Amino acid sequence: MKENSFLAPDVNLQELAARTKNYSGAELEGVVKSAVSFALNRQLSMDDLTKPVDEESIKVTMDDFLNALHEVTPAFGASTDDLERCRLNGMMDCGNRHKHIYQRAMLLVEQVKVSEGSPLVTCLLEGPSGSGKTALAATVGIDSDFPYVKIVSAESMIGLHESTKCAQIIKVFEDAYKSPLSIIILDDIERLLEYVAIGPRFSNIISQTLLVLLKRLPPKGKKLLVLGTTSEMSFLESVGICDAFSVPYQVPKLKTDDVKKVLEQLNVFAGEDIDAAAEALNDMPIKKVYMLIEMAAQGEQGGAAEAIYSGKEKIKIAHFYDCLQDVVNTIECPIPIIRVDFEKE
Ligand SMILES: Nc1ncnc2c1ncn2[C@@H]1O[C@H](COP(=O)(O)OP(=O)(O)OP(=O)(O)O)[C@@H](O)[C@H]1O
Repeated sequence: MKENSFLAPDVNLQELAARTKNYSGAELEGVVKSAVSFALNRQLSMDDLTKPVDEESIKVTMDDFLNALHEVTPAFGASTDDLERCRLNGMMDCGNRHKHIYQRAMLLVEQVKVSEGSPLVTCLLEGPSGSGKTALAATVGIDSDFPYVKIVSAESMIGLHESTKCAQIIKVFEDAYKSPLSIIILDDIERLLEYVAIGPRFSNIISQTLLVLLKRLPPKGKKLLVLGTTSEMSFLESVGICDAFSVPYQVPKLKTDDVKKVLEQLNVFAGEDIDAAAEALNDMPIKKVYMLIEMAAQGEQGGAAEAIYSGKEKIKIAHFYDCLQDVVNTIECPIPIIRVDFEKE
């Protein structure tokens, strides 16, 4: 393409090569074809589709290739886009307890990589909802640089029948067995098991499948790290899945010191307000901290977010307390339960 001058000067082949790690030959062909169709599309006039296309002026640009990479993803390799979606806010320093779990998980990555005696290592991250378990697991997956990292989550299997879900989970493990080093993240295991507290109910088929897969050793020469996340530890204990994981870590809510670190990094409060805001956010999961900051950053009249995130303005502490009050009130006032007395009727 370069020799025939179909490539725009901004196409950086080195960068494309780096971004197409784990693509097979057929998938690379797909990327090129898709990039060409993006370039061709630019030449078409939607007002007059019969207008001839000037073939000589078609140039495939770097943007076309980047769009094509979004369309054609490799069957193998780390699904980096899926993993990055689990940490849309990036990864902030959330204090020593979070850092400790990350370091321990990275040690497990190292163990899987070098130790001949541990072809299968399983680790469970448990903790309250929104405490950052998925983001942590995704970060370990990205930082491991393993050739195969996949996340199995209920959201990617929504509406599917139990047996189809099982087949998909088995497929992810079978694919992992083909790669020398793999990580599988089983996100929100209770959701994968269709757990409902009322009843309680769950899918026995998926539970049995996971139990077998969590104990099955990969073929010779292949190594696998399974990272599970859950906020329903007692349920997992009762179905025996908890025991199938060799190392459990508890991902905690943030304490005042941890929140202070996050607020300092966000730089949205005036220096003298940080301590008070951190104190008010004590014992909250990171997800709720972010949500509150986002709410407060809109300002009383709305539209203040840009100025606040660019550092031109700071969040007013009084408005922040108002937002906090709203959220705390919602949590503390449960939906009223209306009792219907049938006997009286
Ligand atoms: N260290 C971090 N820095 C910045 N944002 C974070 C961090 N950890 C988590 N988050 C953000 O907090 C939110 C909740 O995180 P996450 O989904 O990982 O929690 P969770 O414990 O898995 O929750 P659930 O149990 O409900 O699935 C996400 O939007 C994520 O991007």
